[in-house]
Parts: sequence; structure tokens; C-alpha cells
Amino acid sequence: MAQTDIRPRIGIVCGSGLGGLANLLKDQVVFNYRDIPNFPQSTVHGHAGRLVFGTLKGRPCVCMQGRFHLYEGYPIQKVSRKMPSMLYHQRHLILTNAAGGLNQDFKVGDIMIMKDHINMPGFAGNNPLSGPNDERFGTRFPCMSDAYDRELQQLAMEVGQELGYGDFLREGVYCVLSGPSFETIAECRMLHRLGADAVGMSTVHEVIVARHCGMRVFALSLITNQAVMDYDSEEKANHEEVLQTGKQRSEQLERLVSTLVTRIEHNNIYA
Ligand SMILES: O=P(O)(O)O[C@H]1O[C@H](CO)[C@@H](O)[C@H]1O
Ligand code: HPA
Repeated sequence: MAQTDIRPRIGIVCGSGLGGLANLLKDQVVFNYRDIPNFPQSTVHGHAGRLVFGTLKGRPCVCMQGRFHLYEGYPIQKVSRKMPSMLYHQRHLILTNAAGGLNQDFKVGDIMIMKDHINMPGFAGNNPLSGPNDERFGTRFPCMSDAYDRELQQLAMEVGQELGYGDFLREGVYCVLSGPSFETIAECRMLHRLGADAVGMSTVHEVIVARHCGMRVFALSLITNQAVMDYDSEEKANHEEVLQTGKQRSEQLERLVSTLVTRIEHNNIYA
């Protein structure tokens, strides 16, 4: 922070293949993760590993162009708790991810506003807040029933309608698994029955940490592939398809996020 004058009020985390969002920032000050002491490294294709400060339509922002996943071998606390030190002063956190569609009404290329999550690794004791609680950041037992800010969801829906995205803008529940293997057919069927609309390997641990320190959170999933739910299907989930869909929808997703950022300030959603 000593190396930039930019004091962002909005943090953005880019999902697989969605790092183009960071390139929208003007007057950039860029730090490679490898140059930040004790910082994890991005090891996944589609995650550049850069922390980008700048302004988005005049609003000061900081963007993680590359996130960390549990399957990269980092302890969950390291994956997510590096964020508070960087993002603590931001009021808002906007997250994007690539996800497999479980909801049969969803199509590849749909953008899903996350209204809730299912934290599967958390059921097995893998919660980023495990361990001693740092009271400077937040309470020992944070509430999660309000994890995804309803005002921001509503605003994003309005922005999406205005941009003409009505046909591919959805809302739903994201389920996180630890990966890196994609899901079996039986697992996809089970997750769908449990109420998940999309499945991925990220975001939720970041949301939990962000809520712990009182940020207002908004998250989007790009449905990059259909989860395979049928034993007759020839489809096979793969990261290339994920990145390819990201490329195809990146412009629209970037426009949605950048317009949302402008509106957050315009509507004075800073309480
Ligand atoms: O969640 P993001 O980082 O967007 O990436 C998603 O895409 C990768 C699988 O293709 C996994 O890392 C999954 O979590
Ligand atoms: N499963 C898990 N994670 C994913 C998927 C998927 O189908 N697509 C993108 N990330």
C-alpha cells in the first residue's frame, strides 16, 4: 500500500479466464504476486497472478487478477486470509468465477448472480476462519444468511436488464467443492438435488473471510460448461472449455461489473 496513492473502495477478484476485468482499470499500479513478500503464487492457467490498483470509470479499485484455490495445495487460511490485509479497507468486494451449470434451465454462457452458497469443504471442517479468531477483523461466529448483499443483487439485476442481458442473466446457488477433479455424474445429480444451481472450486472461502470483516459482497458465476448429469452423455468437463467460454462472454461480464461499480457509487451504496 505504501507504493501506491490509490485507496480503493471496491475490491474485485477475477475468476478463471475472466482476468480481462483488471485490464479495464486506468492509471494502473501493478504488483506481481511473486514480488509481494509471503504471498501465494497463482499456478492455474487463466489466473495471471497480479494485483492491479487503478480506477474503473473514475472509481478507485483493486483487482486480484488471479485467485488461489484449495487444490493448489495452500492451506485454506492462506488461500483466503491474505485478502483481509489487502482488501480490509474496501467496503465492497465483487467476485467472479467460472462454474459448471447444474440447473437444467441454465445454458453455457449464462451469467448467474450468486444469491447463496453451499460450502461443501466447510462440512468437513475446512473453513477459512478455523483457528484463532482475529478480533480486529471480526467476530468469532459471523452470520452467513446475509452473505450476498441483496441491494447489490437487485442493482446488478437492474443493470443487466438495462444492458439487454435479460436472456442470459440468472440468479442461483453456488456450491463449492475442493477440486481439482471435476465432479462425477452422481455427484452432480446429488448437488442439484441439494439445491445447487452451479458448481465450482472457489469464491466461497473468500466470501466467508470478506463477510467476517464486514465487507458487502457481490458475486457472479459465468456458466462455462454444463455439468454432466446423464450417463448417456458424451460431454466431458475440461478447463479449455471453461477458458473458452470465459473469452466469449468476457466483454459482457466486464460491462456488467464496470457499470455496477459506477452505480454503487452513484446510488451511494456505501453504508
Ligand atoms: O473458480 P475459478 O477460479 O473461476 O475457476 C474455476 O475454473 C477451474 C476449473 O476449470 C477451477 O479453478 C474452478 O474453480
Ligand atoms: N465443476 C467445477 N468447477 C468448475 C466447473 C465445473 O463443471 N466449471 C468451471 N469450474
